Amino acid sequence: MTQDIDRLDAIVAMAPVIPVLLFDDPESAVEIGRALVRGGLPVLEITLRTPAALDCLTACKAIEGAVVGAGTVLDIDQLTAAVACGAEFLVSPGASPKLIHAAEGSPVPLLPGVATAGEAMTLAEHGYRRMKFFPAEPAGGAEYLKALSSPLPHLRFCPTGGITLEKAPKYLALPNVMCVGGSWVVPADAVKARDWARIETLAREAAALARP
Ligand SMILES: O=C[C@H](O)COP(=O)(O)O
Ligand SMILES: CC(=O)C(=O)O
Repeated sequence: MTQDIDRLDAIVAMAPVIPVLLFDDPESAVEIGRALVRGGLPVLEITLRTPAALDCLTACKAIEGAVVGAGTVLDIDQLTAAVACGAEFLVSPGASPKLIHAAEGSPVPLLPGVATAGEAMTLAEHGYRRMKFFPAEPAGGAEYLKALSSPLPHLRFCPTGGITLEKAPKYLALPNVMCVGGSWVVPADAVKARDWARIETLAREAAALARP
């Protein structure tokens, strides 16, 4: 189907930050997911970058209050597998013609990545109105994204890539930003130490950011 904008808007309205997650095992994935939900970040983007990612996605579906999606969806096989595991949304770092074609048959919405006005216009021709701006900081940051809002006012973005608690407000203040994504709320050292309380604290700080 064409992008289900109402469904995506309902998901991103749940929190100002979508944690971008790399999970190695389902048990710690559930602990981290629970800490994020407790801290006020219920929308979880589990990237398909690890061998255990789909098992982790399946396990996290059991977390009360969580809305679990798949990130780094690069092709039709990953899209199909993520949907079969119960992903409620899909995210990609960019958009290839084959992925866009595959998403037309998907029962859950895709948030595709763009880094330029031309890429955004191509996706808009396919009915997309919600996109990831990736990689946000290296691609030009908030100033760049702000510049896109004049010629492309009908498009809204979730910038991701290099964003921190300190950098998030300048994105969230833009008219064409609906939320931000980032991995800063789940630092590798906290995961290694199984410090779920720290992850909950980081989530709470992120959840308190002013809504766009
Ligand atoms: O690949 C990067 C993810 O999209 C998140 O980026 P980040 O680790 O800079 O927050
Ligand atoms: C970076 C990103 O958007 C993804 O991995 O899906």
